[in-house]
Amino acid sequence: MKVLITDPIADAGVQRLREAGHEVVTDYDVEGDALLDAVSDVNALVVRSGTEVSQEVFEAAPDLVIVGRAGIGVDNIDIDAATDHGVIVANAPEGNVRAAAEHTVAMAFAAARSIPQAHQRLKAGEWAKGDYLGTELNGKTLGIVGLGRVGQEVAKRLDSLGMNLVAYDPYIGEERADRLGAELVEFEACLERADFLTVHTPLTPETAGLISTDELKLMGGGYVVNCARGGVIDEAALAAAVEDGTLDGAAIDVFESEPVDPDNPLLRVEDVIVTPHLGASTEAAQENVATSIADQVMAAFADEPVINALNAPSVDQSAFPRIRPYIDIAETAGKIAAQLFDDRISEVEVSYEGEIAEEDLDLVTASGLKGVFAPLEWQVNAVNAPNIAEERGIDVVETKSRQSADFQSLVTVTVKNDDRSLGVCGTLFAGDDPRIVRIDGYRVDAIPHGQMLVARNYDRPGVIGFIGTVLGDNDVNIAGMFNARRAPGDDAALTVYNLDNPVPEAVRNELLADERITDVKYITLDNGDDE
Ligand SMILES: NC(=O)C1=CN([C@@H]2O[C@H](COP(=O)(O)OP(=O)(O)OC[C@H]3O[C@@H](n4cnc5c(N)ncnc54)[C@H](O)[C@@H]3O)[C@@H](O)[C@H]2O)C=CC1
Ligand SMILES: O=C(O)C(=O)COP(=O)(O)O
Repeated sequence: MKVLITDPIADAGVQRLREAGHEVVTDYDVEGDALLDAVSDVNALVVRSGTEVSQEVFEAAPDLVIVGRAGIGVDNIDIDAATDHGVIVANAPEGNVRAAAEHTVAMAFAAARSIPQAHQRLKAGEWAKGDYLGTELNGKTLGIVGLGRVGQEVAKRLDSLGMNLVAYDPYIGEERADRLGAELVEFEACLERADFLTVHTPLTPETAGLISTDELKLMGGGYVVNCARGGVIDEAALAAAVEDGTLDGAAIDVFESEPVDPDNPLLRVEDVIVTPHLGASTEAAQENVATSIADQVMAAFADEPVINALNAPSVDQSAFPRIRPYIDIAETAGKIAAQLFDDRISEVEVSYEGEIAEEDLDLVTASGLKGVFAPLEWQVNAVNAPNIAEERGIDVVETKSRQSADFQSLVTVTVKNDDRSLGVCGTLFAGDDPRIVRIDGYRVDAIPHGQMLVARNYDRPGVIGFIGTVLGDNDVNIAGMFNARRAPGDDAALTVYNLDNPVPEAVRNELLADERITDVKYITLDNGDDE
């Protein structure tokens, strides 16, 4: 597989991919049309914050399986476009949290004691001791906007340095905040009470411009630290607030546009200190995120769960071996159901009976949908199948029952519309032997691989012999066959053939021409080019 890395990541991650035999190409300057060219044959793209992964990138990358973000923020990746194209987006949400928290603390101290300004003057030969009278963090109130992973680590560190903590985060429980010694307050109260304000939210439509002139006025002095994302705090408003004395200072690591424009107002205000997005830039953090992303890229290549996938059903890794066989069974059942149904589908129900019902089965359900849509869509997979269902107005229902009459575990994919429904059931026999055991209410025993012919016929003597002869005459070898009626005495029968060879259309027509045979469906299960 080919991996393109467009922002610098630690060698440990690159080596891990190379040692696994993948082709790894690094190009840190590529952008625009050159990026579109560069992704045309890649299977994975690894980025940090420096690459804009837009819809055009996904359109230009037909073989892309995963975009790995070696870090946390994914505001530079169009996740909706990724999902539409069936591409997994994964990040590394743990590896640089401490680095970001430490940088935040460092920036708060640096701003409070004017360290960069004093440093610069001393290096220029000026002993400006009398010009700097700093502020202690001890005893002051820290306002934290966004009490997630980084926010919490900042809270722990600055709590132990004697600060009082207030926090605003509408998505976090009071108990969690309590444990950190932080008082959860409303947004305005957080601003009003903060002597130091630090933001740790992602950049989203909701947080863009969250803090601007009016919000900064509520602080009435003090310092603002932003080591989260440029754009959460309005840059012009912040520069003006420090310049006109509304605030005492600010410390900024991240910018709305990076690399930052030399004309950015934040760069010209003396009491705004800046770093070029260095929050995650420690050796330990970079090694952590690079190896995490390399592992996830390889998991995606191997069709294994990608632990930090942001747009794919998540799976507990310890449960994966138990559900793995059912991923394929559900897909196959979905494929067979959709092709036999041959009609408009308005609902897909994926139901689980027996032991399997105890597991978290989002991925299996998505796989069942993938099977249903496989004959209809290009590049459909478990990532985009739920979206495709929604876009097409197809309801998806997942049901579970611990009881199973005949099998230890049974997965059924049923396709429906207002008039009728058709279900296909699969199970796993001892020794990891997958079987399709029911089709449209008929008990069968079919191997879910290769080529399959499903015939519906009137239950008359000689029909099976006739089908066998026609297939044989046309050099189609029957590997297995199962004939079923729903109940003894029924006139309608269904016959499933596992075949070693494809069945040409002319042969199918020959079978259909016999008045005892009412339907013939040929299904290929392995390579996706079903008819
Ligand atoms: N400067 C740097 O190099 C680094 C920057 N970051 C950035 O730090 C930020 C936080 O990262 P994590 O803590 O890992 O994310 P997280 O997802 O663990 O935490 C984010 C928190 O923000 C909260 N939140 C979301 N919308 C909010 C709103 N409107 N108001 C208040 N709170 C809101 C969420 O509930 C969550 O608790 C991200 O933007 C990330 O990109 C992370 C690492 C390094
Ligand atoms: O992980 C994050 O969200 C960061 O902001 C770090 O960004 P970077 O990997 O240094 O471009």
